[in-house]
Amino acid sequence: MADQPPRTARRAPGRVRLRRELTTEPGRLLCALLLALVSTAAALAVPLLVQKIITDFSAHRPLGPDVLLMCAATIGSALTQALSGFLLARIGERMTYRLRTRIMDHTLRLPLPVARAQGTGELTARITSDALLLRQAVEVITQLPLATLTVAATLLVMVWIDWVLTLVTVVAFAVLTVLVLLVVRRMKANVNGQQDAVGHISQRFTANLEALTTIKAYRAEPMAARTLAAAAERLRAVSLEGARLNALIPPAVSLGNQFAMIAVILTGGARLAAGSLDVAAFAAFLLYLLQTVPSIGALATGFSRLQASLAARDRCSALLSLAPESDPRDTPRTAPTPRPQAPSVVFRKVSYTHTGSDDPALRGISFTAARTGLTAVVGPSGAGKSTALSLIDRFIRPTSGSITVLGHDTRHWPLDELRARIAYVDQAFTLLEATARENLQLGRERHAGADELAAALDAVGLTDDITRLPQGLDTPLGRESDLSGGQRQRMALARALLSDADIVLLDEPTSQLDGINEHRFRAIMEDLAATRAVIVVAHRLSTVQHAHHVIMMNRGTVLDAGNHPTLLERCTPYRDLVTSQTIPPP
Ligand SMILES: Nc1ncnc2c1ncn2[C@@H]1O[C@H](COP(=O)(O)OP(=O)(O)OP(=O)(O)O)[C@@H](O)[C@H]1O
Repeated sequence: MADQPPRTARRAPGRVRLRRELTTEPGRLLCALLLALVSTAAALAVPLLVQKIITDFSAHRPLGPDVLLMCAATIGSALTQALSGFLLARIGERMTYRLRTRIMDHTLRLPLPVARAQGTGELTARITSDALLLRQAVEVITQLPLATLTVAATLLVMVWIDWVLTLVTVVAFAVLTVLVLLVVRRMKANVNGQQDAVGHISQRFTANLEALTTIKAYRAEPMAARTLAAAAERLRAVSLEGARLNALIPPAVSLGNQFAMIAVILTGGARLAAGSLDVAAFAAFLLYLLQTVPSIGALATGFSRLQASLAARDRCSALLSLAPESDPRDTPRTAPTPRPQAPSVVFRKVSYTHTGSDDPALRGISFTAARTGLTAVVGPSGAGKSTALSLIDRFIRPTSGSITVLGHDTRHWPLDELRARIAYVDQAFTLLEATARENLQLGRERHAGADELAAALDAVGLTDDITRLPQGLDTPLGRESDLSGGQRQRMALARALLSDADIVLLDEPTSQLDGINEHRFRAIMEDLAATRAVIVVAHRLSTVQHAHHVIMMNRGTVLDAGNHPTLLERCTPYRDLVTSQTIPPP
């Protein structure tokens, strides 16, 4: 299986194909349809049996068997309807599960800038409200043909009873159809608007929750509440328009039905008086007419619900059509072997402009980081240091130029393989909502033994902190139990220590460490740098003094590179940066 594409090399799943989704369980679907058909047929038999009972009653014939048959048909219809409904619900739930997992899986594989541009709330709306709207397509898509079949079958029986009354009924229903179609046409645009507004409010709400500390600290609750209320107002207005359209459907259906009823009663009355229609047939006809009412209603609401499902399908399709970050069309299938003598990372004339920005964050930068040892990237805020680090892990791709990792262009590495070679500690020292043990072992192919975990925790000085957690290493982190900023930072370092990566990227790793831990951190870096390449972005120059190689950046360019003493001597901006720090030059 060596020529199989790697796990992350996959194309965008593409459009949601409702028909294919609905027919993934053909046996169960057929069973549900057959049961629904039996239920409909049993319900259709009831008026005919009533007609027969009335005729037998008038002729003083025994009623027993027909009454029993009528009871059996009524109960059988109800039971088969319930069973069919359950089977359809099961199909619907499975379809929703598949869609949700596909959407979540695809979202996790989107390029970072694309996922960020979509927004957390918007993306969440796809697996919540949109998935629910899509789920109702299962009922609708079976409800529509069944309702059509019921109406058609009923009309046929009605023709058989009396074709004149049937003609009157069809004309009345035609009026109803025109009314309903007029409403349904406007439905889809409205549902799209509603779902956009749902996405917008989720997005706003999530963003505000993420910034809750800042909101509270600056007493910005009223301002945040106002922006949220504006989003809620937008949703209210568009939902109200939808409710207005929806509210038109039942009266349209009832108007059409009443129109049919009046027309049939008048025509039937006249034909009864003329003797061209008997009472039993007229009663049966009226029962059939009454029986079509729910089916006609189901047809009308079914069409409007279908519009909602189609709108949700389009929104999910749009997300699923976004290209994943690792596309088989531009991702190699086999991992290259690292070149033994090659540097860990080489940037050659690399430029990068963030999406939506006109100003390049990197302007043709070139630098080399050795295969082992500590490389520090320094420079004022906004120099492009984090952007450079993101390019190494291929979170983003250069606009021009090339980046080589372990002797091979990053484009020639399958993404999984590339990232397996790199440990990345971000500025937020992110921990997943998982246990401390799982957090420590993130990205490892094999589980770390107890000794390895203990050694890593000891190295970063976290042994006591983790022991104090309610369930030690097995404490779930993120909600009730959490760690301080500095502890998180050290967890992220322990994770890097435990990884098998050849390259360790650290973005501002000392910002939340106290003096003791900062000292400990330098020891860890030296330890790591003995066998691996450590590339560290740092504002604190206490770290940088011990680096083997320092890259000085400013405004998206590399101003100079060399060791600390050399740069101190020849690079004025570097000297200024050093003298602005509390750490004195050696
Ligand atoms: N997602 C983004 N979209 C648009 N522009 C961005 C984005 N991220 C960064 N930038 C811009 O790119 C430039 C480089 O940013 P970068 O974060 O790489 O700088 P830095 O040197 O790491 O800064 P700091 O030390 O403050 O973290 C900045 O001008 C910044 O405004």
